[in-house]
Amino acid sequence: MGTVLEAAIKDTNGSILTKNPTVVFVLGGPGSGKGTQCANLVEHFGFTHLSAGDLLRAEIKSGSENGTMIQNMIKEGKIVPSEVTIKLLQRAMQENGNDKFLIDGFPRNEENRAAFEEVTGIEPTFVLYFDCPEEEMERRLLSRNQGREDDNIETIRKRFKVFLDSSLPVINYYDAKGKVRKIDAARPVEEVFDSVKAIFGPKNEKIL
Ligand SMILES: Nc1ncnc2c1ncn2[C@@H]1O[C@H](COP(=O)(O)OP(=O)(O)OP(=O)(O)O)[C@@H](O)[C@H]1O
Ligand SMILES: O=c1ccn([C@@H]2O[C@H](COP(=O)(O)O)[C@@H](O)[C@H]2O)c(=O)[nH]1
Ligand SMILES: [Mg+2]
Repeated sequence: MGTVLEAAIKDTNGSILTKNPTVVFVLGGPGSGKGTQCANLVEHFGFTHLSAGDLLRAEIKSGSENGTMIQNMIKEGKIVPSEVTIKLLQRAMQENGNDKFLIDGFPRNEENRAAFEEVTGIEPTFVLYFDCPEEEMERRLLSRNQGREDDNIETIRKRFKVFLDSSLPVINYYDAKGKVRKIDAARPVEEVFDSVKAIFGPKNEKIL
């Protein structure tokens, strides 16, 4: 029989910091509103928001040895190797101390998903999926104005393709396990958040 992995956040020596943390994966296409809605959830429900993309961008700025590789992958809309992203997520969880995390924009492919589960033993409580048409996501990304190197039409088209080819299968995997909570993300921010609140609200206190 295989070993059953304990779901836990561990320090670098392998000692357990937090057993069975609550983890919600927040997925959806580029520009579907993941970061916007996570900021609302942090305020209302006390989660810690970890955006994998933000962690990777911070790693570039830090001058890390992986910085140039990450920057090139992001410019091309490609998915950074799992071990790099997982290390950043683990470090952020270790340093934070909370036991409730929104992991935004990860896992992005099947290999990300399997590697995270294997390394941490953590399975998401559920997956919040922001469903939005490409035309609306494209409009939002082109007017985001945050100086992101990947918010140009050429890279945006590549990101859409990677989402369809590699990330949607992850959502389908969790859907088959009954874990996906799908939200119509094409509506105004407040309306989207009303639907999000209905998922995270009092009725769901037990699972959160
Ligand atoms: N419901 C909405 N209606 C209109 N604009 C929105 C909505 N939600 C977010 N936006 C805007 O769209 C842009 C993208 O939103 P956000 O950064 O939250 O998306 P994201 O899913 O995190 O994108 P990425 O995957 O590129 O990080 C932002 O400028 C944000 O203000
Ligand atoms: O798990 C991840 C998350 C992100 N990336 C790379 O970063 C960019 C931007 O991600 P956002 O979620 O839109 O901030 C993405 O296109 C990938 O290149 C990644 O490789 N792995
Ligand atoms: Mg984002």
